[in-house]
Amino acid sequence: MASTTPSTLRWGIIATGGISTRFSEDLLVDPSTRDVSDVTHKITAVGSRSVAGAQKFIDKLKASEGVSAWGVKNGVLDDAKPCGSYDDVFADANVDAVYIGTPHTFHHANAKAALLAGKHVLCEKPFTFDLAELDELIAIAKEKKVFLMEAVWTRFHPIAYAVQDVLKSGKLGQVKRMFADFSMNFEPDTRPDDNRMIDPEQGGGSLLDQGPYPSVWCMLALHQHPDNKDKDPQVVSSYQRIYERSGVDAMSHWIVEWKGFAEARCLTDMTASGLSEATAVITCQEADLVIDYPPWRPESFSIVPHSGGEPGSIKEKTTFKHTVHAGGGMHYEADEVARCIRDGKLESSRMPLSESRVTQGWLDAVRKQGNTVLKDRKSTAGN
Ligand SMILES: NC(=O)C1=CN([C@@H]2O[C@H](COP(=O)(O)OP(=O)(O)OC[C@H]3O[C@@H](n4cnc5c(N)ncnc54)[C@H](OP(=O)(O)O)[C@@H]3O)[C@@H](O)[C@H]2O)C=CC1
Ligand SMILES: O=C1OC[C@@H](O)[C@H](O)[C@H]1O
Repeated sequence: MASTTPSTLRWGIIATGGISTRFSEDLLVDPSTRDVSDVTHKITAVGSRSVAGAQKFIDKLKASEGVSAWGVKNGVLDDAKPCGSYDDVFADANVDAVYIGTPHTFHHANAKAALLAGKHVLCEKPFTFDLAELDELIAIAKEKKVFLMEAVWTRFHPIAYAVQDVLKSGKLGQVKRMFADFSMNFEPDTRPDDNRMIDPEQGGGSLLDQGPYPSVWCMLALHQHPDNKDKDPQVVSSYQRIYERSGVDAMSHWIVEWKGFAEARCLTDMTASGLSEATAVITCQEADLVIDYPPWRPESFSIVPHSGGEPGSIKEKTTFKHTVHAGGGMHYEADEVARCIRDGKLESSRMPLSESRVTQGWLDAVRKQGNTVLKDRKSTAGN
Protein backbone atom coordinates (compact mmCIF):
# COMPACT_ATOMS: atom_id res chain seq x y z
CA MET A 1 0.00 0.00 0.00
CA ALA A 2 1.38 3.45 -0.90
CA SER A 3 2.30 5.52 2.14
CA THR A 4 2.16 9.30 2.05
CA THR A 5 4.66 11.57 3.78
CA PRO A 6 3.19 12.95 7.01
CA SER A 7 2.67 16.67 7.32
CA THR A 8 4.91 18.24 9.98
CA LEU A 9 3.71 21.17 12.07
CA ARG A 10 6.42 23.45 13.47
CA TRP A 11 5.47 24.72 16.93
CA GLY A 12 6.55 27.76 18.89
CA ILE A 13 5.93 27.27 22.61
CA ILE A 14 5.00 30.36 24.60
CA ALA A 15 5.99 30.27 28.28
CA THR A 16 7.91 27.60 30.14
CA GLY A 17 5.59 26.78 33.04
CA GLY A 18 3.81 23.58 34.01
CA ILE A 19 1.42 23.17 31.14
CA SER A 20 3.90 24.17 28.41
CA THR A 21 6.11 21.38 29.74
CA ARG A 22 3.34 18.80 29.58
CA PHE A 23 2.22 19.88 26.12
CA SER A 24 5.79 19.80 24.78
CA GLU A 25 6.43 16.38 26.32
CA ASP A 26 3.41 15.09 24.41
CA LEU A 27 4.76 16.53 21.15
CA LEU A 28 7.76 14.27 21.76
CA VAL A 29 5.68 11.07 21.84
CA ASP A 30 5.81 8.81 18.77
CA PRO A 31 2.51 9.50 16.89
CA SER A 32 2.32 5.85 15.82
CA THR A 33 1.64 4.88 19.47
CA ARG A 34 -1.77 6.50 19.01
CA ASP A 35 -2.19 5.14 15.46
CA VAL A 36 -1.37 8.48 13.85
CA SER A 37 0.68 8.45 10.65
CA ASP A 38 -0.55 11.52 8.74
CA VAL A 39 0.89 14.29 10.96
CA THR A 40 4.03 14.85 13.02
CA HIS A 41 5.30 17.67 15.22
CA LYS A 42 8.49 19.66 15.70
CA ILE A 43 9.31 22.32 18.28
CA THR A 44 11.24 25.03 16.47
CA ALA A 45 11.13 27.84 19.06
CA VAL A 46 10.50 28.32 22.77
CA GLY A 47 9.67 31.76 24.16
CA SER A 48 10.23 32.79 27.73
CA ARG A 49 10.67 36.08 29.55
CA SER A 50 14.38 35.28 29.59
CA VAL A 51 16.56 33.44 27.09
CA ALA A 52 18.04 31.43 29.96
CA GLY A 53 14.54 30.26 30.89
CA ALA A 54 13.88 29.13 27.32
CA GLN A 55 17.23 27.32 27.13
CA LYS A 56 16.61 25.57 30.45
CA PHE A 57 13.22 24.40 29.20
CA ILE A 58 14.75 22.96 26.00
CA ASP A 59 17.55 21.29 27.96
CA LYS A 60 15.04 19.67 30.30
CA LEU A 61 12.99 18.39 27.36
CA LYS A 62 16.15 16.99 25.79
CA ALA A 63 16.67 14.96 28.96
CA SER A 64 13.17 13.43 28.69
CA GLU A 65 12.77 9.81 29.64
CA GLY A 66 9.94 7.36 29.00
CA VAL A 67 7.66 7.88 25.99
CA SER A 68 8.95 11.40 25.31
CA ALA A 69 12.51 10.13 24.74
CA TRP A 70 11.33 9.03 21.27
CA GLY A 71 11.00 12.65 20.12
CA VAL A 72 14.43 13.59 21.41
CA LYS A 73 15.99 10.72 19.44
CA ASN A 74 13.91 11.47 16.35
CA GLY A 75 14.72 15.15 15.88
CA VAL A 76 11.59 16.86 17.29
CA LEU A 77 13.83 19.27 19.21
CA ASP A 78 16.76 19.50 16.80
CA ASP A 79 15.89 23.00 15.56
CA ALA A 80 14.43 24.33 18.83
CA LYS A 81 15.58 27.94 19.26
CA PRO A 82 15.51 29.55 22.72
CA CYS A 83 13.95 33.02 22.58
CA GLY A 84 14.17 35.64 25.33
CA SER A 85 10.81 37.18 24.40
CA TYR A 86 7.50 35.90 23.11
CA ASP A 87 7.72 38.41 20.22
CA ASP A 88 10.86 36.67 18.96
CA VAL A 89 8.81 33.48 18.57
CA PHE A 90 6.01 35.31 16.76
CA ALA A 91 8.60 36.77 14.35
CA ASP A 92 10.31 33.43 13.67
CA ALA A 93 9.84 32.22 10.09
CA ASN A 94 10.43 28.62 11.22
CA VAL A 95 7.30 28.66 13.38
CA ASP A 96 3.91 27.75 11.87
CA ALA A 97 1.76 27.58 15.00
CA VAL A 98 2.07 28.98 18.48
CA TYR A 99 0.95 27.26 21.71
CA ILE A 100 0.10 29.74 24.45
CA GLY A 101 0.64 28.51 28.01
CA THR A 102 0.67 31.75 29.99
CA PRO A 103 -1.69 32.63 32.91
CA HIS A 104 -5.28 33.54 32.04
CA THR A 105 -5.02 37.33 31.95
CA PHE A 106 -2.19 37.17 29.39
CA HIS A 107 -3.87 34.88 26.86
CA HIS A 108 -5.51 37.69 24.93
CA ALA A 109 -2.40 39.86 24.53
CA ASN A 110 -0.17 36.88 23.68
CA ALA A 111 -2.62 35.35 21.20
CA LYS A 112 -3.33 38.72 19.61
CA ALA A 113 0.38 39.38 19.02
CA ALA A 114 0.80 35.90 17.52
CA LEU A 115 -2.19 36.27 15.20
CA LEU A 116 -1.11 39.73 14.07
CA ALA A 117 2.27 38.21 13.18
CA GLY A 118 0.41 35.71 10.97
CA LYS A 119 0.84 32.65 13.20
CA HIS A 120 -1.76 29.95 13.79
CA VAL A 121 -2.70 29.79 17.48
CA LEU A 122 -3.64 27.12 20.02
CA CYS A 123 -4.39 28.94 23.28
CA GLU A 124 -4.80 27.37 26.72
CA LYS A 125 -8.12 27.45 28.54
CA PRO A 126 -9.93 29.62 29.41
CA PHE A 127 -9.47 31.16 25.96
CA THR A 128 -9.45 34.74 27.23
CA PHE A 129 -10.48 36.69 30.31
CA ASP A 130 -13.81 37.66 28.75
CA LEU A 131 -15.90 37.39 25.60
CA ALA A 132 -14.93 40.81 24.23
CA GLU A 133 -11.30 39.68 24.20
CA LEU A 134 -12.23 36.42 22.46
CA ASP A 135 -14.29 38.22 19.84
CA GLU A 136 -11.35 40.43 19.04
CA LEU A 137 -9.09 37.39 18.55
CA ILE A 138 -11.67 35.72 16.31
CA ALA A 139 -11.91 38.86 14.16
CA ILE A 140 -8.12 39.10 13.80
CA ALA A 141 -7.75 35.39 12.97
CA LYS A 142 -10.42 35.74 10.30
CA GLU A 143 -8.78 38.80 8.80
CA LYS A 144 -5.33 37.21 8.82
CA LYS A 145 -6.74 33.89 7.58
CA VAL A 146 -5.01 31.88 10.30
CA PHE A 147 -6.19 28.99 12.48
CA LEU A 148 -7.36 29.64 16.04
CA MET A 149 -8.47 27.16 18.72
CA GLU A 150 -8.91 26.94 22.51
CA ALA A 151 -6.80 24.12 23.95
CA VAL A 152 -9.64 22.08 25.44
CA TRP A 153 -7.66 18.84 25.24
CA THR A 154 -10.27 16.64 26.94
CA ARG A 155 -12.62 17.04 23.98
CA PHE A 156 -10.18 15.04 21.87
CA HIS A 157 -9.80 12.10 24.27
CA PRO A 158 -11.15 8.69 23.30
CA ILE A 159 -13.74 8.80 26.10
CA ALA A 160 -15.20 12.08 24.84
CA TYR A 161 -16.17 10.48 21.52
CA ALA A 162 -17.40 7.31 23.27
CA VAL A 163 -19.73 9.22 25.63
CA GLN A 164 -21.22 11.06 22.70
CA ASP A 165 -21.72 7.84 20.74
CA VAL A 166 -23.76 6.35 23.59
CA LEU A 167 -25.92 9.46 23.97
CA LYS A 168 -26.47 9.75 20.22
CA SER A 169 -27.34 6.06 19.88
CA GLY A 170 -30.58 6.77 21.75
CA LYS A 171 -30.24 3.71 23.99
CA LEU A 172 -30.41 5.90 27.12
CA GLY A 173 -33.54 7.64 25.84
CA GLN A 174 -34.25 11.30 26.38
CA VAL A 175 -31.64 13.39 28.21
CA LYS A 176 -33.20 15.06 31.26
CA ARG A 177 -30.47 17.05 33.03
CA MET A 178 -26.82 16.84 34.06
CA PHE A 179 -24.34 17.72 36.79
CA ALA A 180 -20.64 18.38 36.17
CA ASP A 181 -18.00 19.01 38.80
CA PHE A 182 -14.34 19.96 38.92
CA SER A 183 -13.54 20.15 42.62
CA MET A 184 -10.00 19.60 43.78
CA ASN A 185 -8.24 20.73 46.92
CA PHE A 186 -5.39 22.92 45.65
CA GLU A 187 -4.62 23.77 49.31
CA PRO A 188 -4.62 27.47 48.42
CA ASP A 189 -3.47 28.54 51.92
CA THR A 190 -0.14 26.80 51.32
CA ARG A 191 0.50 28.65 48.07
CA PRO A 192 2.32 31.99 47.72
CA ASP A 193 0.46 35.19 46.81
CA ASP A 194 1.86 35.11 43.27
CA ASN A 195 0.56 31.59 42.54
CA ARG A 196 -1.73 31.82 39.52
CA MET A 197 -4.64 30.15 41.36
CA ILE A 198 -4.52 32.87 44.05
CA ASP A 199 -3.38 36.01 42.24
CA PRO A 200 -6.19 38.14 40.73
CA GLU A 201 -3.69 39.70 38.31
CA GLN A 202 -3.23 36.26 36.73
CA GLY A 203 -6.97 35.56 36.69
CA GLY A 204 -6.88 33.38 39.82
CA GLY A 205 -9.71 31.44 41.44
CA SER A 206 -11.58 28.26 40.67
CA LEU A 207 -13.98 29.55 38.01
CA LEU A 208 -11.47 30.52 35.33
CA ASP A 209 -9.08 27.64 35.96
CA GLN A 210 -11.52 24.80 36.55
CA GLY A 211 -14.68 26.11 34.86
CA PRO A 212 -13.72 24.97 31.35
CA TYR A 213 -13.97 21.30 32.45
CA PRO A 214 -17.62 21.08 33.52
CA SER A 215 -18.21 22.95 30.26
CA VAL A 216 -16.59 20.12 28.26
CA TRP A 217 -19.24 17.64 29.36
CA CYS A 218 -22.07 20.15 29.07
CA MET A 219 -21.11 20.93 25.50
CA LEU A 220 -20.56 17.33 24.41
CA ALA A 221 -23.53 15.78 26.20
CA LEU A 222 -26.15 18.51 25.96
CA HIS A 223 -25.17 21.28 23.56
CA GLN A 224 -24.17 18.90 20.75
CA HIS A 225 -26.97 16.41 21.43
CA PRO A 226 -29.06 15.90 18.29
CA ASP A 227 -32.25 16.74 20.24
CA ASN A 228 -30.95 20.13 21.41
CA LYS A 229 -32.04 23.13 19.32
CA ASP A 230 -30.92 25.94 21.68
CA LYS A 231 -27.51 27.14 20.48
CA ASP A 232 -27.38 30.07 22.91
CA PRO A 233 -27.73 28.47 26.37
CA GLN A 234 -27.59 30.95 29.24
CA VAL A 235 -26.54 30.91 32.89
CA VAL A 236 -29.84 31.25 34.78
CA SER A 237 -28.44 31.16 38.32
CA SER A 238 -25.04 31.28 40.02
CA TYR A 239 -23.19 31.61 43.32
CA GLN A 240 -19.52 32.27 44.18
CA ARG A 241 -17.79 31.80 47.52
CA ILE A 242 -14.94 34.27 48.05
CA TYR A 243 -11.39 33.22 48.93
CA GLU A 244 -10.83 36.02 51.44
CA ARG A 245 -7.04 36.15 51.21
CA SER A 246 -7.01 37.49 47.65
CA GLY A 247 -10.69 38.06 46.80
CA VAL A 248 -10.89 35.53 43.94
CA ASP A 249 -13.50 32.74 44.01
CA ALA A 250 -12.83 29.63 46.09
CA MET A 251 -15.92 27.95 44.65
CA SER A 252 -18.45 28.67 41.92
CA HIS A 253 -21.83 27.10 41.18
CA TRP A 254 -23.94 27.84 38.15
CA ILE A 255 -26.94 26.48 36.27
CA VAL A 256 -27.20 26.64 32.49
CA GLU A 257 -30.46 26.21 30.62
CA TRP A 258 -30.87 24.90 27.10
CA LYS A 259 -34.42 26.10 26.51
CA GLY A 260 -36.89 23.31 25.78
CA PHE A 261 -34.21 20.64 26.26
CA ALA A 262 -32.29 20.33 29.55
CA GLU A 263 -30.36 22.03 32.34
CA ALA A 264 -26.82 21.57 33.68
CA ARG A 265 -25.59 22.24 37.21
CA CYS A 266 -21.89 23.08 37.20
CA LEU A 267 -19.47 23.32 40.09
CA THR A 268 -15.84 24.29 40.57
CA ASP A 269 -14.05 24.31 43.92
CA MET A 270 -10.35 24.76 44.67
CA THR A 271 -10.72 24.06 48.40
CA ALA A 272 -12.23 20.56 48.55
CA SER A 273 -12.10 17.43 46.47
CA GLY A 274 -14.90 16.11 44.27
CA LEU A 275 -16.45 12.67 44.12
CA SER A 276 -13.96 10.12 42.80
CA GLU A 277 -16.59 8.20 40.86
CA ALA A 278 -18.64 11.01 39.37
CA THR A 279 -17.10 14.01 37.68
CA ALA A 280 -20.25 14.27 35.57
CA VAL A 281 -23.67 12.63 35.75
CA ILE A 282 -25.96 12.80 32.74
CA THR A 283 -29.45 11.77 33.76
CA CYS A 284 -31.39 10.14 30.96
CA GLN A 285 -34.76 8.45 30.69
CA GLU A 286 -33.46 4.86 30.82
CA ALA A 287 -30.37 5.23 33.08
CA ASP A 288 -27.63 7.63 34.21
CA LEU A 289 -24.35 8.04 32.36
CA VAL A 290 -21.66 8.64 34.98
CA ILE A 291 -18.16 9.84 34.05
CA ASP A 292 -15.34 9.11 36.50
CA TYR A 293 -12.78 11.53 37.99
CA PRO A 294 -10.61 13.34 36.96
CA PRO A 295 -12.60 15.81 34.86
CA TRP A 296 -9.64 16.77 32.67
CA ARG A 297 -8.65 13.20 31.76
CA PRO A 298 -11.25 10.59 32.68
CA GLU A 299 -10.72 7.12 31.28
CA SER A 300 -13.95 5.37 32.21
CA PHE A 301 -17.67 5.91 32.42
CA SER A 302 -20.60 3.77 33.51
CA ILE A 303 -24.19 3.37 32.57
CA VAL A 304 -25.98 3.12 35.92
CA PRO A 305 -29.61 2.04 36.48
CA HIS A 306 -31.89 4.57 38.17
CA SER A 307 -32.11 4.35 41.93
CA GLY A 308 -35.16 3.34 43.97
CA GLY A 309 -38.36 2.61 42.15
CA GLU A 310 -37.53 4.92 39.24
CA PRO A 311 -38.49 3.46 35.87
CA GLY A 312 -35.78 2.79 33.30
CA SER A 313 -35.21 -0.10 30.95
CA ILE A 314 -31.54 -0.56 31.94
CA LYS A 315 -31.22 -2.75 35.04
CA GLU A 316 -27.49 -3.52 35.23
CA LYS A 317 -24.48 -1.29 35.62
CA THR A 318 -21.93 -1.46 32.80
CA THR A 319 -18.52 0.23 32.87
CA PHE A 320 -16.56 1.24 29.78
CA LYS A 321 -12.82 1.99 29.72
CA HIS A 322 -11.26 4.34 27.17
CA THR A 323 -7.62 4.82 28.07
CA VAL A 324 -5.47 7.64 26.81
CA HIS A 325 -2.67 6.46 24.50
CA ALA A 326 1.00 6.78 25.48
CA GLY A 327 1.75 10.23 26.88
CA GLY A 328 -0.32 12.71 28.86
CA GLY A 329 -3.15 13.14 26.37
CA MET A 330 -2.37 16.59 24.99
CA HIS A 331 -1.09 15.10 21.72
CA TYR A 332 -4.62 14.57 20.40
CA GLU A 333 -5.37 18.30 20.31
CA ALA A 334 -1.94 18.93 18.74
CA ASP A 335 -2.77 16.40 15.99
CA GLU A 336 -6.09 18.16 15.40
CA VAL A 337 -4.32 21.50 14.96
CA ALA A 338 -1.78 19.93 12.58
CA ARG A 339 -4.55 18.38 10.46
CA CYS A 340 -6.65 21.53 10.33
CA ILE A 341 -3.67 23.64 9.27
CA ARG A 342 -2.59 21.04 6.70
CA ASP A 343 -6.11 21.12 5.27
CA GLY A 344 -6.33 24.92 5.23
CA LYS A 345 -9.05 25.07 7.90
CA LEU A 346 -9.29 28.17 10.07
CA GLU A 347 -11.05 26.41 12.94
CA SER A 348 -11.68 22.92 14.25
CA SER A 349 -15.11 21.35 13.81
CA ARG A 350 -14.46 19.39 17.04
CA MET A 351 -13.65 22.54 19.06
CA PRO A 352 -15.36 25.32 17.07
CA LEU A 353 -14.96 28.98 17.96
CA SER A 354 -18.75 29.32 18.30
CA GLU A 355 -18.62 26.84 21.21
CA SER A 356 -15.70 28.61 22.87
CA ARG A 357 -17.85 31.76 22.67
CA VAL A 358 -20.71 30.00 24.46
CA THR A 359 -18.58 28.72 27.34
CA GLN A 360 -16.63 31.99 27.62
CA GLY A 361 -19.99 33.73 27.96
CA TRP A 362 -20.88 31.50 30.93
CA LEU A 363 -17.63 32.40 32.72
CA ASP A 364 -18.39 36.10 32.13
CA ALA A 365 -21.93 35.70 33.46
CA VAL A 366 -20.90 33.87 36.64
CA ARG A 367 -18.08 36.35 37.31
CA LYS A 368 -20.34 39.37 36.79
CA GLN A 369 -23.15 37.91 38.93
CA GLY A 370 -20.66 37.17 41.75
CA ASN A 371 -18.77 39.43 44.08
CA THR A 372 -15.09 38.62 43.63
CA VAL A 373 -12.35 41.17 42.96
CA LEU A 374 -12.55 40.12 39.30
CA LYS A 375 -16.26 41.02 39.05
CA ASP A 376 -15.72 44.41 37.39
CA ARG A 377 -12.36 43.79 35.82
CA LYS A 378 -12.21 45.49 32.43
CA SER A 379 -11.50 43.68 29.22
CA THR A 380 -8.16 44.35 27.57
CA ALA A 381 -9.71 43.93 24.12
CA GLY A 382 -8.81 46.79 21.81
CA ASN A 383 -5.70 47.74 23.79
N1 LIG B 1 -4.95 21.91 29.87
C1 LIG B 1 -4.55 21.63 31.11
O1 LIG B 1 -4.64 20.51 31.58
C2 LIG B 1 -3.96 22.69 31.93
C3 LIG B 1 -4.03 23.98 31.52
N2 LIG B 1 -3.49 24.97 32.25
C4 LIG B 1 -3.60 26.35 31.76
O2 LIG B 1 -2.29 26.76 31.32
C5 LIG B 1 -2.06 28.12 31.62
C6 LIG B 1 -0.79 28.25 32.44
O3 LIG B 1 -0.87 27.44 33.58
P1 LIG B 1 0.45 26.80 34.26
O4 LIG B 1 1.35 26.26 33.23
O5 LIG B 1 -0.04 25.90 35.31
O6 LIG B 1 1.09 28.09 34.91
P2 LIG B 1 2.56 28.29 35.44
O7 LIG B 1 2.47 29.32 36.50
O8 LIG B 1 3.20 27.00 35.74
O9 LIG B 1 3.33 28.90 34.19
C7 LIG B 1 2.95 30.10 33.59
C8 LIG B 1 4.10 30.64 32.76
O10 LIG B 1 3.66 31.84 32.14
C9 LIG B 1 4.75 32.72 31.98
N3 LIG B 1 4.36 34.05 32.46
C10 LIG B 1 4.31 35.17 31.71
N4 LIG B 1 3.97 36.22 32.43
C11 LIG B 1 3.81 35.79 33.69
C12 LIG B 1 3.48 36.43 34.90
N5 LIG B 1 3.27 37.76 34.97
N6 LIG B 1 3.41 35.71 36.00
C13 LIG B 1 3.63 34.38 35.96
N7 LIG B 1 3.96 33.71 34.83
C14 LIG B 1 4.06 34.42 33.71
C15 LIG B 1 5.92 32.12 32.72
O11 LIG B 1 6.79 31.54 31.76
P3 LIG B 1 8.12 32.31 31.27
O12 LIG B 1 8.81 32.77 32.50
O13 LIG B 1 8.85 31.26 30.56
O14 LIG B 1 7.73 33.44 30.39
C16 LIG B 1 5.33 31.03 33.56
O15 LIG B 1 6.19 29.93 33.73
C17 LIG B 1 -3.35 28.59 32.28
O16 LIG B 1 -4.16 29.14 31.28
C18 LIG B 1 -4.00 27.33 32.82
O17 LIG B 1 -5.40 27.42 32.94
C19 LIG B 1 -2.79 24.71 33.40
C20 LIG B 1 -2.69 23.42 33.87
C21 LIG B 1 -3.30 22.32 33.20
O1 LIG C 1 -6.51 22.64 33.29
C1 LIG C 1 -6.30 22.12 34.37
O2 LIG C 1 -6.43 20.77 34.51
C2 LIG C 1 -5.75 20.08 35.48
C3 LIG C 1 -5.67 20.84 36.77
O3 LIG C 1 -4.77 20.23 37.61
C4 LIG C 1 -5.23 22.27 36.52
O4 LIG C 1 -5.34 23.04 37.67
C5 LIG C 1 -6.04 22.95 35.50
O5 LIG C 1 -5.48 24.18 35.14
